[in-house]
Amino acid sequence: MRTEFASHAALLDLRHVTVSYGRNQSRVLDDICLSLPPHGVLGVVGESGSGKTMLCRAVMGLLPSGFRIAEGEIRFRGSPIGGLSSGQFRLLRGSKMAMIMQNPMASFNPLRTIGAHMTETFGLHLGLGKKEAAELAAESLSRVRLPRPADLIRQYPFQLSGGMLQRVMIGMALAVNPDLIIADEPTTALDACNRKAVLRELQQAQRETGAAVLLVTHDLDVIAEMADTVAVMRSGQVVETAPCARLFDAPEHPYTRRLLNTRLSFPLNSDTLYPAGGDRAHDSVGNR
Ligand SMILES: Nc1ncnc2c1ncn2[C@@H]1O[C@H](COP(=O)(O)OP(=O)(O)OP(=O)(O)O)[C@@H](O)[C@H]1O
Repeated sequence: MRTEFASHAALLDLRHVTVSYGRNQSRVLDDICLSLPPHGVLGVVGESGSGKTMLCRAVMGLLPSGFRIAEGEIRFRGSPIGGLSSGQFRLLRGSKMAMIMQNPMASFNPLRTIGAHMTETFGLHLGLGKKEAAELAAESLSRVRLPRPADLIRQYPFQLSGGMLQRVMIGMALAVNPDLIIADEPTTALDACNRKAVLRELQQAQRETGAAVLLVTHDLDVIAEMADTVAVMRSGQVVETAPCARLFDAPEHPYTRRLLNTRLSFPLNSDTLYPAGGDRAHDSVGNR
């Protein structure tokens, strides 16, 4: 049995979403039903390759070529978004949805300064002129407690640490006041110190803006700290969805129990979940 949340008044609502690719139409997401209310934090966990990133990409309209939503519907703020053009998706992503991705360095053009990235985003999505956009850029960097914003704006991405770049991204996300922040492994590439700082900024951002957050992470401690609701994914399916405290206290699905037992803060994979050839057949998807 799969637990589904009531979808009325959801900000983001996935209804039986299946994503397939290739000639064989292999399913990377299979009949996903998830719902995220306004201001909520939905944590998504699961072993490597279980489909967490594909889920984020499907929501953002960024599925790689060859992949498509074969069945089901994704609704955002009450409207289906599956049929939006790439231009409409681009506008949505910069204004109502903001993204914080796993590898911050890859999200920035190495040839452009931090300030150029920020002013362009604010010009495009907030309609600000150059001067106002530059002021907002400095303000946004201060808001995420980055030191010396006036200097940072003139620097290039490679001059900042991964943690600082993640905080720049959170600052940019905050500035456009999105309804939804999609954070795909926002702390995975960072050292422990930066991880804490980024997590703190993300929490702060969520509280200040009231944005809902779709948070993908391997780090169960991060989930425990931030998520209201947790969805556990395995092999492209959601095997269990539950309020965070209940999931940690009384996991129902055997796979969730196994996942919680590992309580690891690095990528989960078959070796860590099934040590010494443990039998995965016992917790097949759908069984509890
Ligand atoms: N570009 C691609 N081409 C073909 N298959 C892909 C591609 N990207 C991902 N996949 C497959 O889609 C499935 C879901 O991958 P996805 O990246 O969503 O997993 P994940 O749970 O985010 O993993 P991780 O935790 O390692 O990031 C996997 O089987 C993966 O091999």
